[in-house]
Amino acid sequence: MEAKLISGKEISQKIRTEIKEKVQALKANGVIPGLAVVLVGEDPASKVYVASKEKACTEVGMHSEIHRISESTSQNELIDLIDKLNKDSKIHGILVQLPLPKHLDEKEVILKISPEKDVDGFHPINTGKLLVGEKTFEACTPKGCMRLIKETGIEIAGKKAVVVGRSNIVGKPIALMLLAQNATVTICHSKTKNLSEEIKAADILIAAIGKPNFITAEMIKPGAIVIDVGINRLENGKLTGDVEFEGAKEVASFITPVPGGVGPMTIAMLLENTLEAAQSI
Ligand SMILES: Nc1nc2c(c(=O)[nH]1)N[C@@H](CN(C=O)c1ccc(C(=O)N[C@@H](CCC(=O)O)C(=O)O)cc1)CN2
Repeated sequence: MEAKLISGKEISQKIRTEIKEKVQALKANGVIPGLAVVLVGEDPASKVYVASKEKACTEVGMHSEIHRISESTSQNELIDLIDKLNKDSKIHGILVQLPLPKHLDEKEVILKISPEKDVDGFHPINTGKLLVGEKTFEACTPKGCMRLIKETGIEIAGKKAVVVGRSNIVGKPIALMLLAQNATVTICHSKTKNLSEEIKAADILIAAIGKPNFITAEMIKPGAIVIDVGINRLENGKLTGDVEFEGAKEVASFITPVPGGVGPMTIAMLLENTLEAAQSI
């Protein structure tokens, strides 16, 4: 039987409508949630994502500021801007669009964002809280993946979850989130032996490798939930995930598409985190 599609596009739209109502309620109490996005340089994909974030904020009635700064900005200039935003009472959430140009130290920049305004959930204080199971800002992409899994109605506890990819932004945090829901979690990476066997054991498969169509139908356990985090642009301009969708949908029970799966959830979760930041003042 063909897998059911988990549409991030539809689910994120529902979430955005709910957020819009909550923003209105907050505004009635005199608080306008505000997000500042810092974009350094001219990376074309980053420009598109930042524009989507601005549009999403405006649509739900949030205050949004985009700080577009030159590719040649120094580390100190960038940190000065973050200091200013940390002190700005109109701003409840700050994010620095990644990746940064090579000459900038990403880790130091993230450390300078006030943890209370770190709506990306990348600050070590917030990732540390996630590790020990304290409430915190959770990184938007893995948080969005968890919401998509929840939409299937399938119980996570006791399932074998396999995360392919160990990035700080997706692989590691989603492994912790799945563990917090009592899944048995395996993280696979470039040095994993018998990768195909590990993947085949997954009841819940998270593909976050960054390699187009890397995971094919025969690698997937029949009935698995497949969450494809990959967003790969092919030479023909088309977007594709890390999972070979057409084959995988014949084997999985639920599957996310690319585009229209995890991507739109990243933006919805950013709005949710910004709303929470504003609600907590
Ligand atoms: N500071 C951050 N930087 C980056 C993050 C992040 O969460 N915080 N994540 C990614 C990029 N990203 C958001 O910033 C992002 C990626 C993709 C999408 C999305 O909606 N994708 C669409 C397709 C869009 C297209 O046509 O290119 C989809 O999948 O349907 C939203 C946000 C790296 N940087």
